[in-house]
Amino acid sequence: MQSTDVDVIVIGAGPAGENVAGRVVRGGLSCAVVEEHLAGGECSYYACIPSKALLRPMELAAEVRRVPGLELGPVDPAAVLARRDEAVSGLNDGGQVDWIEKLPATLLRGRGRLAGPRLVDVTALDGTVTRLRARHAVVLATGSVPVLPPVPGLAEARPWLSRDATTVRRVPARLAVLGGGVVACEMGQALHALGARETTLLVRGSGLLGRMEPFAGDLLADSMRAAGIDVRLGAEVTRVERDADPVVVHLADGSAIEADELLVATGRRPAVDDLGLEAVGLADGGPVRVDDSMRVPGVDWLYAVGDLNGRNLLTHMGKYQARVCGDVVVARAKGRPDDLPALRDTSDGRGAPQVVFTDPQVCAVGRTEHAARADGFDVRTVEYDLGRVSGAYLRGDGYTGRAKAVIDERRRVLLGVTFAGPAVAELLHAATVAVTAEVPLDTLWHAVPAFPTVSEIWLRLLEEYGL
Ligand SMILES: Cc1cc2nc3c(=O)[nH]c(=O)nc-3n(C[C@H](O)[C@H](O)[C@H](O)COP(=O)(O)OP(=O)(O)OC[C@H]3O[C@@H](n4cnc5c(N)ncnc54)[C@H](O)[C@@H]3O)c2cc1C
Ligand SMILES: NC(=O)c1ccc[n+]([C@@H]2O[C@H](COP(=O)([O-])OP(=O)(O)OC[C@H]3O[C@@H](n4cnc5c(N)ncnc54)[C@H](O)[C@@H]3O)[C@@H](O)[C@H]2O)c1
Repeated sequence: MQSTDVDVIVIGAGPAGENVAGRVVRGGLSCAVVEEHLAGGECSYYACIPSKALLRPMELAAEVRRVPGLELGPVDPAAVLARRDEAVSGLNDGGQVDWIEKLPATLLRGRGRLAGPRLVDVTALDGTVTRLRARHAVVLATGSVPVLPPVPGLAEARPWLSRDATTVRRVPARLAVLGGGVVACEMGQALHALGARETTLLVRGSGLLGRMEPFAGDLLADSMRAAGIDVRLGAEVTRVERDADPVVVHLADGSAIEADELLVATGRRPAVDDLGLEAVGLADGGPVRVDDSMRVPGVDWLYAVGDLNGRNLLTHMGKYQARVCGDVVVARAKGRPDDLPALRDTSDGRGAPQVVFTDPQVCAVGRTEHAARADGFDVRTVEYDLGRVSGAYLRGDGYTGRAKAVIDERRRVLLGVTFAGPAVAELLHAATVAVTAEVPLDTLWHAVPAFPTVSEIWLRLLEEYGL
């Protein structure tokens, strides 16, 4: 068997893996990246990019409807799908391959598998196996795959998973969606706006976006219902049938829903199948747990970044972990201090920033009230109606939204902030800075928001607090 030595091997060229390669090469190490499908990963071709391309027309149409004097024509699904195709480069990864090769790093097409300490076997499409040996580190960045719940008949009913929704060519007229999380809400709304006239969301829990502040899910459910989406909370699917078309979804209350397609969006699990974890003494199954330097405890040459480690299933957090990991690997390889503040992941545990690109948008950073209380903080919260902020009112008639800040009363700093409303995504980074830097509220008071912007919400929240 051919064998090649290299400083660092990265398995998986998604956003996390690519960024590890970028950092280790910048630090003077050689790197081989192993990718079995498309360089750029789930995010570039099947997840973040196409979903946001599909959602943008819906967002813009909602904005236009709120401003008198503008004419809104009918949505042209073919043009929207064409722009989506352009955004994913027609599923061609040439640009990302160029980027990797220019680092320079070596890209190996094939499936990577741990074969022993510092050893990775790469099986190419034609079955040829190449053995790689890492002088310093192996970094696992294989991402995650969707979960299919064990509902009788579901697997046989050929349900759609997130990739089917983001690569859609023909929008089904009747769409059922199982789940009430981020994928269900984003893709349910996007497909409804593109022509899925009968869209039904089947949500097991008592609200949408269960990990966020409940008011955000409530506002989103109101908006979906106003747009004609049937949002069913507390819905338990007992059985799914599909002999030919349509698919029939049976619920515990005895009712049934007919749909042309059923999208299942019930979470994701780490992509650990056949990764060879057992070859290095690790249990095969759950997320690959890491310490804050992204190293797998007990295996000093092995690291895991991105969705695979289960910390936060978000592109920007995977890339952040990749920067930490790459720099740690370089520091350790060169015998430099590896415990500087920039070389530790301190952001994942605090509540990662996240934007849900629905109408209204929902975004949050840090702890929810529930999480802050569970963590034992002396919590006080303040809330404010975003529609009462002049900058929001000027964006359009009937602007509806809300903001909530969670405060550590003992230290008078922000623990978390949530916004729900049209175009709130760009408010999030200010919140992220305030939460991350633990800016005292008395200092934040002097960060004066410009008039008339939606950012005046900061002033209103602080006034509500009593400043
Ligand atoms: C519909 C949808 C929308 C999303 N939207 C957003 C969003 O707006 N913002 C956001 O922050 N996050 C979003 N996410 C989450 C985001 O896509 C992931 O967090 C991100 O892609 C994780 O990056 P990663 O590099 O860890 O893994 P991935 O992007 O999954 O990349 C892993 C790569 O590893 C390769 N691979 C796997 N196993 C092997 C192997 N054994 N050998 C070789 N190669 C292998 C895969 O082919 C893949 O290219 C979304 C997810 C979904 C499903
Ligand atoms: N804009 C973004 O940042 C964005 C967009 C899409 C996806 N993502 C990431 O992708 C990940 C996966 O998204 P997702 O929506 O699949 O997962 P999720 O964890 O956000 O939501 C899963 C949903 O499925 C429900 N569910 C779970 N098991 C079920 C079952 N057996 N029966 C019925 N319902 C069940 C849950 O109650 C929840 O409502 C998320 O963690 C998210 O971080 C991010």
